[in-house]
Amino acid sequence: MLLTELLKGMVIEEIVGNDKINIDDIGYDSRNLKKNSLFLCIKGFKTDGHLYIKDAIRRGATAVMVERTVEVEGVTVIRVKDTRKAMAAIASRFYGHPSRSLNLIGVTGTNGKTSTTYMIKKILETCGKKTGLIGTISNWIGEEKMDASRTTPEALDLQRLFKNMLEVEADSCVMEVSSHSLELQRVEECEFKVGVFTNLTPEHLDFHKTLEDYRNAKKKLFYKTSLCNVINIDDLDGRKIAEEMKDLSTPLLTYGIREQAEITARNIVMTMTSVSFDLITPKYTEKIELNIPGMFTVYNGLAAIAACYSMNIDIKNIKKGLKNLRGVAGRLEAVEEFKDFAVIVDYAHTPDALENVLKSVKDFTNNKLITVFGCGGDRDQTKRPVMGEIAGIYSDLTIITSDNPRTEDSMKILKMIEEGMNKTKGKYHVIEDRREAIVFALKSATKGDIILIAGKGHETYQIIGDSVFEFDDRKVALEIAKEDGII
Ligand SMILES: CC(=O)N[C@H]1[C@@H](OP(=O)(O)OP(=O)(O)OC[C@H]2O[C@@H](n3ccc(=O)[nH]c3=O)[C@H](O)[C@@H]2O)O[C@H](CO)[C@@H](O)[C@@H]1O[C@H](C)C(=O)N[C@@H](C)C(=O)N[C@H](CCC(=O)O)C(=O)O
Ligand SMILES: Nc1ncnc2c1ncn2[C@@H]1O[C@H](COP(=O)(O)OP(=O)(O)OP(=O)(O)O)[C@@H](O)[C@H]1O
Ligand SMILES: N[C@H](CCC[C@H](N)C(=O)O)C(=O)O
Ligand SMILES: [Mg+2]
Repeated sequence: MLLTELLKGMVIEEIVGNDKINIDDIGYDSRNLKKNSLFLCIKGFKTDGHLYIKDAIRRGATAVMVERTVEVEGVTVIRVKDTRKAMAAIASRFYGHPSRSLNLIGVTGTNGKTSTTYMIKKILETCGKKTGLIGTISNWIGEEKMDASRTTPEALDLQRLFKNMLEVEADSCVMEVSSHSLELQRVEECEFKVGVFTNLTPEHLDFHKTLEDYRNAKKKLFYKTSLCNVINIDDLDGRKIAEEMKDLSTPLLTYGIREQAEITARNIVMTMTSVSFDLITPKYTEKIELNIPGMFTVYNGLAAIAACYSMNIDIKNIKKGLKNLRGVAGRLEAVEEFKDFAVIVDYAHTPDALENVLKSVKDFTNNKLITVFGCGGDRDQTKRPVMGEIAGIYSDLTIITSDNPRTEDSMKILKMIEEGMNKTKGKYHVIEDRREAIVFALKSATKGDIILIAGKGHETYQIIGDSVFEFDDRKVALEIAKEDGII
């Protein structure tokens, strides 16, 4: 594509050099640029893309987009005010504005995004609609599963994924929209049909600084939608957002159980492996069954139902899709092989998620509830003592251990969790090594117990320092049990 074509309509501060050149590719990382490409220099949190212009030129960049004046020769230099924002516009144009041709559904909120997106995908597929998915566990283009390194990819990668979805004739895409992505303009050029809000509780305060900032970031999604905004009004922030959305031209659809919502559930029945309820909507009442446990599954189910209802999906397909979904990896996932006691792996990594999952699991514990968990390093520190306190309140025994310590001293993280734990009468041990912590939990378990291993869910690695080691809670629990003759 001609560079002039790519830049059409953009506010450019200065162009130095030839703008009639052909651009074959675009990139924001000098380490993987192709020939005849445009390199977008992003000022980051760790380093600054402007420092890698020479590297970029050596690898094939013939144009660079910058935010500040730079001294370079032999390439076209385009200066704009904000390269992150420009990246979203350029990426969308480069790939032919793919989000316009997709039925795009965005799900935001602190907890439940991944779970809700899988439910929506299953319902849409039940209707015969080819559906892409973008989120924490993996990205899906049709039947092809691809690794995901973040919940919501950079604008460039995101637009490329949409384009790839259209190439396999996908009709819809359901994606998680993280607060980081809304703040860092990754979804700037996405044209959403439906936006879903699950809930908001403290998280990512390292990045957003205040809850108000965090809420405002999430809220941005609902100004980018055209068909419907689906909001959980049992959530206090959801209620506030719904109030603010009332005057928007995009219709609002509310869901909830406690409040007077348009989409609601009554007669909720929960078992160790499932939930069922009577769904009440303005048009019909139907019985819904899901083979996933937990009260939060009712909420995620209502969110998915409301999103599909707003798209006029037939209730038969909604029911069938939800009934056929076999759980989501690492979300209340039972390690099946255990007989005397249950071992459950869950991705709860926020105070609210941990409290919800512990409450749900406690209802089904015939004996002790043993919790193994930690908190990630280089992330929000305020949640650590709060999660310690929650674990202490609901568990009969807690093993505080490492999550992904990243570059932090893991013992320092565990100490912060312990501070909260010590506010309770909870019995606990601190075992830094996660494998050893799981060994201890398994050895402490007796008939009727439940062991909840929380925080890492589907993750198949552990990040210690800058190194990534293989580690999968589900596999590790099984390995230990086999070694010790437990199963
Ligand atoms: C806080 C945050 O989101 N950071 C993201 C951001 O990093 P950054 O802006 O600090 O980038 P940087 O590392 O300083 O580098 C600046 C620029 O120089 C470039 N560079 C760097 C080195 C080099 O040799 N050549 C080069 O060109 C980089 O590609 C980048 O464009 O841009 C980088 C490049 O796209 C991302 O990799 C990085 O995500 C990091 C890995 C991250 O951990 N992000 C997490 C916090 C995140 O985004 N999480 C959310 C929410 C999760 C949830 O709740 O579900 C998510 O959506 O995943
Ligand atoms: N609606 C909900 N409300 C509260 N907690 C929930 C809800 N849904 C799921 N959880 C808990 O949160 C954990 C993470 O769920 P899920 O992966 O669906 O959320 P997410 O919003 O995608 O998280 P992330 O921010 O990491 O992408 C689950 O393992 C469960 O413990
Ligand atoms: N999406 C979350 C995942 C946290 C998972 C936990 N295992 C950790 O590493 O902190 C984040 O990026 O903060
Ligand atoms: Mg997620």
